[in-house]
Amino acid sequence: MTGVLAVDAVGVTKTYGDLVAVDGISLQVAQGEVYGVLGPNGAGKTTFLRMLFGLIRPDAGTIRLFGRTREESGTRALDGVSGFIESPKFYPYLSGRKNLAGLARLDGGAAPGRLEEVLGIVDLADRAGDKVGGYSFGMRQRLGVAAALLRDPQLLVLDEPANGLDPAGIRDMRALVKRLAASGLTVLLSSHDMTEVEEICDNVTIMRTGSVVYHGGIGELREQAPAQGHRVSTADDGRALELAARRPRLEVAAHPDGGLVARGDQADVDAYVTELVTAGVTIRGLELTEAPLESLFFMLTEATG
Ligand SMILES: Nc1ncnc2c1ncn2[C@@H]1O[C@H](COP(=O)(O)OP(=O)(O)OP(=O)(O)O)[C@@H](O)[C@H]1O
Repeated sequence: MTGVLAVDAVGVTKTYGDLVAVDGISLQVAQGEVYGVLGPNGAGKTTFLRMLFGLIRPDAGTIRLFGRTREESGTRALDGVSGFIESPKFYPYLSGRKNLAGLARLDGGAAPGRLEEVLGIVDLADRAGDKVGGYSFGMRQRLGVAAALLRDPQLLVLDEPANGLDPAGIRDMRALVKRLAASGLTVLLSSHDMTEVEEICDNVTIMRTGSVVYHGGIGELREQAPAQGHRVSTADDGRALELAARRPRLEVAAHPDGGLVARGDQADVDAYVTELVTAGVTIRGLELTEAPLESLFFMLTEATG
């Protein structure tokens, strides 16, 4: 099966009445990669993943998973594919282990020892006997990954796995995805967090209102990102803008929430700030704006028109 794409989606479209939730999306995920589908709320990520799992039918386009389509292969199209859409659900009054055992039974049984193995992979071996009702949200998400791993999939599909987690939960979930990827599993995940996708994905499709606004490697995306911005609050923005106009290598613009944003090399920003002080323009605040890739994400997904 090597060489066959894990996911090959071509021209996939889904409409709800007048709303085009997913508009002709094509994306290819090679085996062994971690692929991100990134977009703000409502971009169409979950709808796309639902179509991938055959939970809803596309109005147009084809989806092949390891070369198989739903139309040709029926439920066999999902062989080797596992994951969760939105948050996984468990019986709160049963332990993590019993929940997994129940799921394994429904699925025709898991390989001997697999249940304990997946609990170990997701770092829940110590808490597997505790009731799920007492789990943190992050633990429940990891149990969801364990449930998906029971089938020993080749492709793991995760819908915003770190959504709603606290910082420790986010860290643990990202570490888990990285471990799984390092073990050779192909992972397709959706996210609305550029930092997360940058940290764990090889390639990304960025969506905005159903359409693709970027498609490619994280490295190429980084190259397109603007320079790091510095938010400069001054007592005289008009004068500060005048002084900025004489610095062609620096891009300075008004920030929508007040003050200015200066973008350019660190040395140019430093020189500009020094000049403001020398010229008697009081600086009331200086802070980094969002990271360059995050700025690019907002530029791509909030553009009007
Ligand atoms: N069953 C449905 N009926 C009508 N509209 C729907 C349905 N499912 C999704 N939509 C709409 O399709 C669009 C895409 O929704 P979707 O849930 O796929 O976005 P998303 O990128 O996953 O966002 P979120 O992060 O908020 O889940 C939204 O405008 C949503 O309201």
